[in-house]
Amino acid sequence: MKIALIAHDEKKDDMINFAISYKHILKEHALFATGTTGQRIAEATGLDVHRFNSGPLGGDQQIGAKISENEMDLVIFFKDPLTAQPHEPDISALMRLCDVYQIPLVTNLAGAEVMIRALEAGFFHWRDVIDA
Ligand SMILES: O=C(CO)COP(=O)(O)O
Repeated sequence: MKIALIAHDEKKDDMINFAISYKHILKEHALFATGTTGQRIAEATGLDVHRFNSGPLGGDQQIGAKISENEMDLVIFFKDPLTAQPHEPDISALMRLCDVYQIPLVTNLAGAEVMIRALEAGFFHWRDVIDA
C-alpha cells in the first residue's frame, strides 16, 4: 500500500513515536510524507520515505494530487487542532480529496493506532481491487 504520513509541528513527536512503534508494519509499504515529517521519520527509523515539499510549501497539495491519480491508499495525518496553519486551504483540500476518492484518512494518533492494525490484518485488500 502507498501510505502518506503527515504531522503538524506540535504532533511530530507523536508521529515519530508512531513510526518507531509500527516500523515493522510500515516497512512493508511505500511511504510518502510532507517534507519535514518525512525527514524526521527517516532519521528516527531508517525507513525509506519519499518526501514531498514541506506542507506550507505545497506538500499537502502534492499528496492530494497523488490521491486524485489513485496513487495513495491511506493518509495518516496528525493534525494540530490548536494552532492556526497558514496553509489551511491546502489541508482542507487534501482532506476533501480523501472524501472524493474514498481514501481512508485518520487525523490523530488514536485513529492511526486502529488503522495500522487494520492494515496489518489485511483490511486494505479492497484497495488492490481498485488499483488493478
Ligand atoms: O504542514 C504540514 C501538513 O499540513 C506538514 O508539513 P511538514 O511535514 O513539512 O512539516
